[in-house]
Amino acid sequence: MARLSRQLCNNPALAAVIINVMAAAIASEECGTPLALSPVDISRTDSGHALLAAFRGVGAAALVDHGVDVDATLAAGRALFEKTRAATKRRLDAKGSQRGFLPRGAEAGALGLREAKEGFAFGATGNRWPWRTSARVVLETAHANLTRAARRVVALAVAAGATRLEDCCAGDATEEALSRLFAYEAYEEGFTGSSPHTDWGLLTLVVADDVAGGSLEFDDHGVWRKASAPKNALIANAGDFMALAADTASPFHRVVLGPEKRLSLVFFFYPDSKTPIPPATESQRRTLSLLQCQAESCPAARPDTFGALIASKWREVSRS
Ligand SMILES: O=C(O)CCC(=O)C(=O)O
Ligand SMILES: [Fe+2]
Repeated sequence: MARLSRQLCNNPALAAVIINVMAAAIASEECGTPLALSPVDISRTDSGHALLAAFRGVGAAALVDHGVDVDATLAAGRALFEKTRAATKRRLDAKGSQRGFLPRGAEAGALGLREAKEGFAFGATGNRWPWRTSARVVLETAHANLTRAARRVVALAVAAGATRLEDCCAGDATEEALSRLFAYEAYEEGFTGSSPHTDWGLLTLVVADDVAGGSLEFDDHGVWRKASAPKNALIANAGDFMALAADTASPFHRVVLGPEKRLSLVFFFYPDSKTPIPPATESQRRTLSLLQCQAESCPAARPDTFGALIASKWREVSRS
């Protein structure tokens, strides 16, 4: 260090270059400090206010005591991708539906970005499991427990004052809830993990092997910061519908590719499909992915119920 200081003293031009490079790096989006999400224990009946505060602040929280077996779920997810043969994955291709395998490159949230991951989508019914997989029971149990956790979060938010969510989910919300497993590849030039976006639904719960600080990043006023949560927590994002119905944020986020492969199970909880899209402010119209066109062009008239709108959103992000 002393030797370096002496060299820099003798070479002020070099010192100036180093200072400028460091200032640029600090100002650049790569240098944000991690964003520690507030831990919220959803087994407590008084946690609604903390949840709503987190959703109205950064738009996300770290759920603890949530009833999901994180390690077993991730191990089953890994086994599903590793033990299923390529031919079986092709046979069970989701082909634009939300049941089955999503091949690498099948979708991208932003035009011009390529996402290096494969996926598998499933829900409460209509699933297309590769026969003979023992991962199935573990994953179906995870989906049921995630549905329970999401309903608990909504009930806590309603009790804390988000009363417009009261009637969101008494119809087909449980059947519409969607789990998507993602196997992200390690970093490769020219690819990303998940394009920057906001989530369309009411609530997203992320189970991942790196929630303590990894590849999921939130946009904090123009700076990308790695989300961090206690190990085994679920990362809960308020989605666009929650932003519209309960005045929360809906965080702009992305997944970058890291030095290691990554596995996540991303659970989407939606309102009942017949729920009308609530009115949006000008700023929500500009920022929420649900209200943006994510394809080269979209019809001017957009569906006005949630189920019909996201059916058209899936077509917008399909790239195959
Ligand atoms: O894999 C993840 O951690 C999150 C992916 C994501 O943001 C999404 O699928 O909406
Ligand atoms: Fe997302």
